[in-house]
Amino acid sequence: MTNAFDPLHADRTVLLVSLKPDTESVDRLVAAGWHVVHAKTAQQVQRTVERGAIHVGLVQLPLECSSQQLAELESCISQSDVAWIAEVRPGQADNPSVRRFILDFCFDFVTLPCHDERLTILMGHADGLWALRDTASHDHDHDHEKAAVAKSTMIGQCEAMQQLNRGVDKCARNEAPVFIAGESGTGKELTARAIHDRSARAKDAFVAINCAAIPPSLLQSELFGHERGAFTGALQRKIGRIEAAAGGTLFLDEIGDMPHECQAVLLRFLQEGTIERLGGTGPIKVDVRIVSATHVDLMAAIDAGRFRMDLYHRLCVLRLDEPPLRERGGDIKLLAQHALELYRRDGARKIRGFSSDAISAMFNYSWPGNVRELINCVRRAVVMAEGRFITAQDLGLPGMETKAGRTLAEIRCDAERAAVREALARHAYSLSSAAIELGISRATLYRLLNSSGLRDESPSQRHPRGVAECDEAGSDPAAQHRIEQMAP
Ligand SMILES: Nc1ncnc2c1ncn2[C@@H]1O[C@H](COP(=O)(O)OP(=O)(O)OP(=O)(O)O)[C@@H](O)[C@H]1O
Repeated sequence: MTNAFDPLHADRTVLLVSLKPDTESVDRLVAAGWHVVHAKTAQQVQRTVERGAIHVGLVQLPLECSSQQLAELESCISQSDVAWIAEVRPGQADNPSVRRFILDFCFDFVTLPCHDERLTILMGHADGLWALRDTASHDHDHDHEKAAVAKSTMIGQCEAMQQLNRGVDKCARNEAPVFIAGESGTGKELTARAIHDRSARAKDAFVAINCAAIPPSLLQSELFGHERGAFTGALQRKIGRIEAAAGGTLFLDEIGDMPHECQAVLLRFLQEGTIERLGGTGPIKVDVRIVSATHVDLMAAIDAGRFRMDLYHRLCVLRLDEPPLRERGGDIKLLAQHALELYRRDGARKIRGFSSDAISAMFNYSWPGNVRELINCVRRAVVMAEGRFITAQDLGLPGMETKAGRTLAEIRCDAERAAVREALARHAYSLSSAAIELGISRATLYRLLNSSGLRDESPSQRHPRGVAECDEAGSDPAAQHRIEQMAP
């Protein structure tokens, strides 16, 4: 046993997070060859993890585990890339907050008393898996390939997405033009690609053009191409997008924004199956399948005279509707996990998932920008997150502060912290008087100060009078020999 952390021990070091270490478990780990390092605060955990490659941790939940203590333990362990094993008392896992803590932040858990080898086997298992994960994360080439495939995968299991998927299969077996309606960012282009990929045309080109992104004066030549000298600046022949998609699929995105004169030429192509390049001398037959989409209400555009009814009927032989993200239920979580897989590597830390407050914040948000907004939001959170789990705060969704997303434990913890802070200020930082006013013992107030971080937070002149180092592990000198104590 040493009193200083030794990185050479890192392979068999377990980081013990506990307010009062349970010496039996420590003895068992030491006997099995583990080096045990003890930490009580988030800062101590952070420092220890940064000083050596610690892979596994044991977090011991106190007998009467208050929500405040749970929140403190949560902030300790959520900041590190360590596989945590929770040690709980019988019946403790029946408490929903404890269950959530284990599910969100821990690799596994053991229930005391743990007389057999379960704990050490679990430690070895967690350590082994950590090493596997680490090796896997170096496998860049394969991952890049997988990421490219993943980007074109349509994720979704809700009823509306299953229906859409069946619709894609039907459209893929047919040659008729398909019109895809849906709000911006719902995945219309992805659906158009899926139709192409599942069709007999898959081996030929899929060409997409955004009709709203090209100036009206250029759209016609972009679609149909032009001959050399067709207009000033046409220095050479240009093949249009329709010809470029020959044998394959042409995806006309934002068709609702197509200028009127272009609509007429497109209609002719749909009727006759031929195009004429600008400045060209005759029609050219082109075999291309048309899929179009728009986020605008085409019926309203037709009523307003902005879109031709006859063109609409030509384009909309088959129709698919993309459901907005807010109506996809559990798919929100699936898509968030998919986005995390895509951008996991962008973060400084290895993110393991989403905390439960992040999940409920995502379910409570209306996602006006749909899947695109969700993907960007997760991507940003991966970069900004400081812990191993993306929290609601990392997501930064509008309106989150006032809506659900904070657990009851967090709300209680904040209320307790505020009450303690105010009582101390009223009593000139006299612990005894503040404890009397709050109706708690001095010892409980000590504990609250430690667990709420108020002791670390106060500038020196505000330090409560009489606050001493509350090193509960110190009450067992034998334990001090077996466990390395982190300096506060
Ligand atoms: N079901 C899905 N599974 C996985 N990714 C999806 C899904 N739907 C959309 N995406 C992703 O969301 C982003 C936006 O999708 P896409 O461009 O297809 O939407 P859109 O409806 O065509 O948008 P716009 O109306 O702005 O043109 C893309 O990155 C796409 O890969």
